[in-house]
Amino acid sequence: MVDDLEKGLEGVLVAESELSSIDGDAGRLIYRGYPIEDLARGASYEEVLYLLWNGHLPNKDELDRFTDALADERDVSDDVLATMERLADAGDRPMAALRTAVSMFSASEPEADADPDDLEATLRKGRRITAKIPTALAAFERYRLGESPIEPRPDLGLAANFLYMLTGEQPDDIAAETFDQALILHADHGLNASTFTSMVIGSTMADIYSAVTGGISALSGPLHGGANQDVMEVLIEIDESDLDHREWVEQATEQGRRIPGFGHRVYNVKDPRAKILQERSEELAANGEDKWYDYTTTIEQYLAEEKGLVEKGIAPNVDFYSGSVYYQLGIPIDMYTPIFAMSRAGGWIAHVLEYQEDNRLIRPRARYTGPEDSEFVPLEER
Ligand SMILES: CC(=O)SCCNC(=O)CCNC(=O)[C@H](O)C(C)(C)COP(=O)(O)OP(=O)(O)OC[C@H]1O[C@@H](n2cnc3c(N)ncnc32)[C@H](O)[C@@H]1OP(=O)(O)O
Ligand SMILES: O=C([O-])CC(=O)C(=O)O
Repeated sequence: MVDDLEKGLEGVLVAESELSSIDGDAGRLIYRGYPIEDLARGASYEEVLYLLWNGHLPNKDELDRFTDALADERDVSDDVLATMERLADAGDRPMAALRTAVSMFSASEPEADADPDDLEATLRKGRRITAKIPTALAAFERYRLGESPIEPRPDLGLAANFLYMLTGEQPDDIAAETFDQALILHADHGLNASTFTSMVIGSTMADIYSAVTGGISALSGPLHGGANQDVMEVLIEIDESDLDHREWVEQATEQGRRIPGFGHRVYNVKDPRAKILQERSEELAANGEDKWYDYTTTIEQYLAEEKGLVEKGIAPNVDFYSGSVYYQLGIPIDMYTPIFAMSRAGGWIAHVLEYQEDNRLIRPRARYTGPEDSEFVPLEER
């Protein structure tokens, strides 16, 4: 038994994985050996899902069959739609609605009785979850706008179809490609908090619906996926402030505010995904409003130069530039974290399956620091 206490499990090895690897000093991320830059520029989200779930990049035939199989599973039940409507009417948040939707998907699972050890069945269930998440999320947004949900279009890829179901309009190529790229960038990232949560659930041989629901719950927090929404809220706060954006960031840091989208447990340098998203944000700014790009680059420059955060290893993470990209694509701010979940579900499912191939219940210990010899006193005598 090891008695060293590693708070937050920092640096603790708990599993082997072939899925993704991060070099936090070099700012390098690979999925199954492929640099994230190559996948983001050359592949589609469906290809990346196939890679994560099947171990190799698909050829054309494999990709066509996989894409069709995913598109065939996009419909969600009337019960899920009715629940999305009720939650939208009640003013619930889309991340909470998504958590509920994924939990409900299991009610219409055709292989619900499959043996927990049947990992092929688990993969098919995972494919159904991944296909249905965009439909449930888009339906929630439509209900919130007082509109009817839009049926998925099987001829569109997962990214373009989501934007179509959100707005009712087929996205242009720039929007579809940018969004697809964002999904690729968020698909997997080692044993981050939400992936580890899914793995802990999967290690009990609970079903994949439970594992993905748990992943969504862990991702929702502001220290994890919730930061992308917080970044955009900060940018809007800057925009509405009487202060110039440089003055705003000076004042915020003087007040000791932590800027969301900065810092990472693994990276000591700028996240490679932030670099790609920054390029997208700059391109969108060149064809639209440039103030969001200006605000983000000013914050980054100020924190690096004046506060010396870069020397301390605190640099922009994936959440820092994604917010302004989604904003420029016209996506509502509280959908950013659910979109992260839409993509990361692929990684959660891949990790659960990989772990279950050689499963061992995950069960760490806490160092007990409470009293040893408390004397029990009956209720009526206390
Ligand atoms: C998809 C993702 O999950 S990426 C992360 C998304 N989350 C955010 O962007 C929220 C803002 N960032 C943070 O809160 C943190 O950087 C985390 C939670 C991501 C990582 O935290 P940890 O590895 O636990 O580091 P911890 O919170 O202990 O911070 C270490 C040091 O860096 C500082 N620091 C960390 N993040 C920031 C930040 N955003 N701004 C200013 N200082 C920071 C801390 O104050 C601390 O300094 P100290 O040692 O002088 O006290
Ligand atoms: O890896 C982490 O700790 C956070 C995460 O999920 C990511 O950066 O994508």
